[in-house]
Amino acid sequence: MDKIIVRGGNRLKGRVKVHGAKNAVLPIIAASILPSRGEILIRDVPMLEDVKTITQLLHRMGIQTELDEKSETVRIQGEKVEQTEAPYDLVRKMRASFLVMGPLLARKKHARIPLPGGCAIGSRPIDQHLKGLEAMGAKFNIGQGFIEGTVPDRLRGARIYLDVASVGATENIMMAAALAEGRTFIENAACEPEIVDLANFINALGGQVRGAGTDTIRIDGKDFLRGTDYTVIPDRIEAGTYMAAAAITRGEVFVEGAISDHLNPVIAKLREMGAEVLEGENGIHVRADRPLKPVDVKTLPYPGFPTDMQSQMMALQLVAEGNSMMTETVFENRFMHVEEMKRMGAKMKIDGRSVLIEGGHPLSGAQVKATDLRAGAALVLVGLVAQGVTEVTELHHIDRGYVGLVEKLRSLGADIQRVSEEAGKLKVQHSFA
Ligand SMILES: CC(=O)N[C@H]1[C@@H](OP(=O)(O)OP(=O)(O)OC[C@H]2O[C@@H](n3ccc(=O)[nH]c3=O)[C@H](O)[C@@H]2O)O[C@H](CO)[C@@H](O)[C@@H]1O
Ligand SMILES: C=C(OP(=O)(O)O)C(=O)O
Repeated sequence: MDKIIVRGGNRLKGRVKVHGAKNAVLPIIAASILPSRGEILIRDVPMLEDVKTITQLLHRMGIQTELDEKSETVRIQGEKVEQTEAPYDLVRKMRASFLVMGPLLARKKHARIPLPGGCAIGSRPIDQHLKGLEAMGAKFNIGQGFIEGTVPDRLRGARIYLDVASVGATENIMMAAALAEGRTFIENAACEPEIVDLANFINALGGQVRGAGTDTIRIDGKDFLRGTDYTVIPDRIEAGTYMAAAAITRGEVFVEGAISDHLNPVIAKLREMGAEVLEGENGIHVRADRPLKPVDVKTLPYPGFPTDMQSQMMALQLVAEGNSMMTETVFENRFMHVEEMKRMGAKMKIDGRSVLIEGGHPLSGAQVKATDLRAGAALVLVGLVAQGVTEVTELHHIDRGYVGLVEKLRSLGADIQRVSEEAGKLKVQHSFA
């Protein structure tokens, strides 16, 4: 069993570079099913477990894929798609697998995908994905744990209003519409930067998507799409996590590659807490040399405060001098880390969708487990300031979303290592140069 061992107390100082965005690259790889001509080269691909899983998924469909860890690229050649059924062993690892539904229906008129189950942060329904694809002419059948979609003729453009501005539903519909006949409008669409990145990618394939980043997206379907060379945007959540690491340790860190336009709510909250945040062209500089002030935070769809930064922000609220409130409005069950944080001395009380956080109490190292990917990162953040040693387990969650978390934090001066326990012996790992 792997674990991260962190000894609290070091101020972080230096420069850290963010990788490409997980939540942008996953739909981009799914959209790579769409083109029937030419090769796709995707650059700045973070070599995460999720990326490996979705690439394998395409590979199992008979699509040529080549993932090169060294150059951080993925090459995809989808002239032939031989298989339209997604295997359970891959889909169960990652909810984003459902993003292949739209592209498969558009390209092959058929897809059979295991139903994505509930997960650590909530039930995560797919009704809005299905509603949009049905409006375009797809038919769905559910049975034996699978959802099977068929398109009798060809998908056709439609006007689709989403009841919730779902990121995944917007992406699935946008991808399907790119090869549909005619024009599609997605209203109440999600506006996240990853949606804009996917739209830019589809346009680079020869598609026609307009309005991404606003709540109405217009897609004119094409008869075919072709390959391209595309670079993924930097990961705003990874960037935000290192900004939080700087602030919590009262350190000074330049987060290279972070785009401040994507991080406005996080920057605003860090400033309210008293941290100094300088927005540069090539990144964001964070310095905190005074005790942090308490703040209230509510997660919302973009451009609101991101739910994927909720637990990391709670780590900061724990060290602030006074009471703060965190309200989660996006997912109904994203407070699993609260119990783990309490094991480190945190004083927190869940009240429905909010948590009252009494900041400023002493925190002490403990054995804790990552309950989801961001929760894992948040526990590491608390470990950076807790007295003594913290051990974080269930690292498969963290590996879904952070490339070289331990190595990057260590390069900033953290006393942290990752070890694997084999036959009772601890072995230090060096996974990232
Ligand atoms: C791979 C990826 O990009 N994951 C991100 C994506 O997840 P994901 O795309 O799964 O999140 P959604 O935006 O779809 O979910 C937002 C809310 O909409 C609800 N909903 C969603 C779909 C649906 O058909 N019906 C429905 O009711 C969900 O239960 C949730 O309450 O956006 C989330 C919200 O920013 C992020 O936390 C995830 O990191
Ligand atoms: C919840 C997240 O991802 P996913 O949607 O892939 O579970 C996340 O990135 O924090």
